[in-house]
Formats: sequence, structure tokens, C-alpha cells
Amino acid sequence: MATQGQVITCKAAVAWEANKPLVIEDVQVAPPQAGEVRIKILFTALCHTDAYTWSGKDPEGLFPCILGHEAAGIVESVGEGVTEVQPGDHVIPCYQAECRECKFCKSGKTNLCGKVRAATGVGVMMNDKKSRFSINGKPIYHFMGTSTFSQYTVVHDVSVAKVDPQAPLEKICLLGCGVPTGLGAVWNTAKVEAGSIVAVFGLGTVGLAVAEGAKAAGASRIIGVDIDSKKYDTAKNFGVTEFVNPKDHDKPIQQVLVDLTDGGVDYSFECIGNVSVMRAALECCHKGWGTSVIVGVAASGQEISTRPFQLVTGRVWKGTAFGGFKSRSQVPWLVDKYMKKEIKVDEYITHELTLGEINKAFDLMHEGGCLRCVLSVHE
Ligand SMILES: NC(=O)c1ccc[n+]([C@@H]2O[C@H](COP(=O)([O-])OP(=O)(O)OC[C@H]3O[C@@H](n4cnc5c(N)ncnc54)[C@H](O)[C@@H]3O)[C@@H](O)[C@H]2O)c1
Ligand SMILES: N[C@@H](CCC(=O)N[C@@H](CSCO)C(=O)NCC(=O)O)C(=O)O
Ligand SMILES: [Zn+2]
Ligand SMILES: [Zn+2]
Repeated sequence: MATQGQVITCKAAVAWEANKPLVIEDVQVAPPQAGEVRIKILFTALCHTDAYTWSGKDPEGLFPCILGHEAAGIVESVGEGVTEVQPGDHVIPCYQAECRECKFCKSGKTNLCGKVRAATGVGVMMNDKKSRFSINGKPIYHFMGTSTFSQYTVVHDVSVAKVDPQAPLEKICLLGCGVPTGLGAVWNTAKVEAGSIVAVFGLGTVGLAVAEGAKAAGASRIIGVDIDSKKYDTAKNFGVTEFVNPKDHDKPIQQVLVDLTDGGVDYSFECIGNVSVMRAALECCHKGWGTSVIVGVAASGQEISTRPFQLVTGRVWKGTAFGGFKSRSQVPWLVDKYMKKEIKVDEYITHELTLGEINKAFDLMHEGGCLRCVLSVHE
């Protein structure tokens, strides 16, 4: 291939500073080194975690950087020693790696992988602790090991899921983050049983995927909690059976839910990133067994609290990253499930724009009507 081994100059959306509009720049993308893969990104969606880091509230946020972590593309070239993917393969970059060799991967207890996390947390590649992105010689940091707001990106080979080439990349890009996170929070982290009563706090993409997962698990009641009542109509299509708006009640929301459910829910999920809501989500759980899963990402400096008595009396507090899915192994399985129409994906896409319109896409995220906005990266 003509570009193999060469520096590629392409368009990317660069976050020069926190909260300043992204700028479409000509970026130089170096060839992949050993154990690395260069991917032509075709489609990327925006996730609220991109907005979180861009806001400057992420303690790992570094600028200038190229954000983006929910995408799909085609392998352009691979570095030395890469055996599991080759040019032309259709792939989803995964911010949660899976090396299958580290202490975490071998434990069988977690989907977190330790192989490249130290490098991805500081915006560089493992090999030489440097970035593969630059603009006229000035390095631009990677983000979450993915940096998908670019026409080409370089990722570690342990962070690439090879998927069915028949699957539409403009849809399955969503399987890089939000939808698996919600489904997996229910299936892998909480392990919701049939007949359970579930509460979902926050009915954005992640919360709706929790509802979808809970419905598939056979939950008897799925109570959606959101401060935006317009969310209810959409939420019904994802399995939410009842809706509660905290603004309609004088009592704390945890008390409202305890009263509605004869003592509390079996499982709750916080899909917002608000530490007060995390407390409410724990405290609306049933004494003796109720489990609350934190999915939302809270800003630097924020801390959770509750009376320890809540845990002494049997409630369990958990958290989940990427829904507990092992990325390289299970993202292809999720793609297959989508192809068999066993999980929704298209239904979460409310807007489609181009990479050049990325700032408009970020604006849309803050409007109630937007779930996922997919950007066509090469238009
Ligand atoms: N743990 C993970 O691996 C992981 C993966 C993806 C996303 N996330 C995080 O999950 C969260 C949700 O992501 P999303 O894309 O669905 O976001 P979103 O903004 O689309 O959805 C959040 C919803 O919460 C509602 N809300 C806000 N404040 C509320 C309150 N006080 N009470 C009730 N509802 C409230 C909003 O109206 C909105 O509907 C974000 O924090 C994101 O960073 C975590
Ligand atoms: N740098 C952030 C980390 C935020 C965070 O928890 N990220 C999630 C994924 S959010 C996807 O939208 C995650 O996977 N965490 C585990 C990990 O990063 O290894 C902060 O410090 O707040
Ligand atoms: Zn995300
Ligand atoms: Zn590992």
C-alpha cells in the first residue's frame, strides 16, 4: 500500500485547550511502530466522556490532544510483530485494552488490562513514550489510547477489535463505548436476574442501554429517573416501564423509589456522573441485597459518600468500565449480536454530521434531543 511506512498528513480535530472550540488541522500521523496499528477512521461518535475531558475536569486530560473513543475504521498498516490484524481489516478501536497476558487479563475477575494503561493515561504510545501525532513537529497527545477524531490514528494492537466486514461501520462505531457500557453494566457487572426491579438514573445513551440490557435480562420493572421529562417517550422504546422526575417530588428521590418499590430496588445504575445522584442510587436499593452500579464519570475532586450503615445493612456499591466487557474478545460478539438484530444500535443515533462539524456536534450533546451523533470522518 502506498501509505505504508510513510507519515500520513490528514485532517483531525485538535483540542488545543480545555473548553476552546476544536480546530480542524492538518496533522502528521507517524507510521505504527512494533505492536501498533494505524487505522483509517471512517466514522466516530461523540461520548460524554469526550466532553468531560475537553471541559478540563479530567485529571488525566492533556492538551493539545485529539479526543474521540467511539469509532470504527479499517486497518491501514501494522507495525512489526502485529499478527492479529492486517491492512484491510474492519476494526473498532478499544480504549479498554485486552492483552490476555497481564495480571488483570489473567485474573478472570476484570476487563481492565494493565498492559498499556500507563501510556494511554499520559497521551503517548508504550514503545517510546511518544505521540504518533504532530503538527509541524509539535507533538499532539493521544487520548484514551484511541484518538478517533482524526482521519488516521495509531493504537496499540491490544486495543483493536477485528469485526465482521459486512457490518456497517457508520452504525457499529457505537459499539466502541456507550452501548456496550450500558448493556455490560447489567449483564456483567450487576448480573441482573429475571424478575428484578431496576432503577436507571440518567436516560442518555448509557442509561438507555442499561434499560435495554435489563429488559433482555427479564427485569420486571425498569424505573427511569431523569430531570428531563421529554426523555420518557424515547426511554419506553428501550424498555423503561415507569418514569420518575425528581423535580416532581418534594421528598429525596431515594425515598420516592423506596416507597414505590416496597422497600427499594434490586439494582440501580447511575449513568450521569453526579456524586449526589450516586448516593441516591445506592440508598434507593433494597436492604439486604440491593446493588448499585456507578457508570457515570464524575469530575476531578468529586467524591462519593453515604452512611456506612447503608453497606452494613447489605447494600452493595460497584462500578463498571466498558460494562465489564473484554474488548478484543467481546466487541466482535456484540457486532454479531447487532447483525442478528439481538441488540439495538441504530436507535441510539439521533444525528449525523461530518468531522468538520464537530463543534456543532458537541453543542448538540448538551441538547436534550441528542443521544449519539455520528461523524463521517472523510467527507
Ligand atoms: N464507566 C464507563 O465505562 C462509561 C462509558 C461511557 C460513558 N460513561 C459516562 O456515563 C455518563 C452518561 O453518559 P451518556 O452519554 O449517557 O450521557 P448523557 O448526558 O446523554 O445522559 C445523562 C442523562 O442524565 C440526565 N440527568 C442529568 N442530571 C440528572 C439528575 N440530577 N438526575 C437525573 N437525571 C439527570 C440528563 O437529562 C441526561 O438524560 C457520563 O458521565 C459518561 O462520561 C461511562
Ligand atoms: N481519566 C478519567 C477516567 C474516566 C473513566 O473512568 N473512564 C472510563 C471510561 S469512560 C468512557 O466513556 C474507564 O474505562 N475507566 C477505567 C480506566 O480508565 O482504566 C478520570 O480520571 O476521571
Ligand atoms: Zn465513552
Ligand atoms: Zn492485559
